[in-house]
Amino acid sequence: MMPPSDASSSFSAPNLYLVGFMGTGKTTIGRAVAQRLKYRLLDSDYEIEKAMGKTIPEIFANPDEGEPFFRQLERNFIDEGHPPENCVVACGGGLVVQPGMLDLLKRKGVVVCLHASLETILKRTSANRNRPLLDVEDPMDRIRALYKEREPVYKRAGAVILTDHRPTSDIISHVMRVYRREVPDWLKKQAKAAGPHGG
Ligand SMILES: Nc1ncnc2c1ncn2[C@@H]1O[C@H](COP(=O)(O)OP(=O)(O)O)[C@@H](O)[C@H]1O
Ligand SMILES: O=C(O)C1=C[C@@H](OP(=O)(O)O)[C@@H](O)[C@H](O)C1
Ligand SMILES: [Mg+2]
Repeated sequence: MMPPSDASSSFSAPNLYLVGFMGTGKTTIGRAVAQRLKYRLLDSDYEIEKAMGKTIPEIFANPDEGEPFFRQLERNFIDEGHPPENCVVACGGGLVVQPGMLDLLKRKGVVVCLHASLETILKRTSANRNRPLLDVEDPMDRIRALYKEREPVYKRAGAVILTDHRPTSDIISHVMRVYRREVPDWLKKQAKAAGPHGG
């Protein structure tokens, strides 16, 4: 008799995708969570900059590239630029907003969304000018507009973790708890999607 199919036996460390608006702490928290889980950290922005040999502001500023090209690079990174397990993926804030991307990330792993108030976002993002979308005369106005546009997607992301006025150690533990809680359900869904004979 065939043993029962159990996708979880071959796939036990699904990726964790951190999504959320700019400045919510995805890169910072992702790095610490990856260390704790002994997973690899992949920051989509860093991976894209490394592959392209230029910075995100340079890509956005290039008239032959710009934001649409950057979004394509993000899509390529998710489609074929990273391993399928044992990774914490800190996503750039706009990555998950692309059509179909949230559902794709949910199929690829556990998705956790970090949240912060607009005031906190402004404070955390004003330390440098490496986010071209906020490198404008009135960044708060831009944050407000972008947030309004993106909020429905972030809200659909699944677990949302608040990061305002919270030490990073607290947020890290919270993300770890949510990830560990969600892995069994994610594995069950995977096994079901793979069908009775596995994937
Ligand atoms: N919980 C937090 N409390 C205070 N500062 C934070 C917190 N999380 C992140 N930061 C700071 O905010 C800035 C943006 O964080 P970052 O991890 O780059 O966010 P994201 O990747 O979501 O844009 C960094 O300077 C980081 O040190
Ligand atoms: O929200 C966005 O559209 C962007 C977020 C940035 O990443 P962080 O969210 O890590 O700042 C980076 O990908 C780029 O500047 C565009
Ligand atoms: Mg980041």
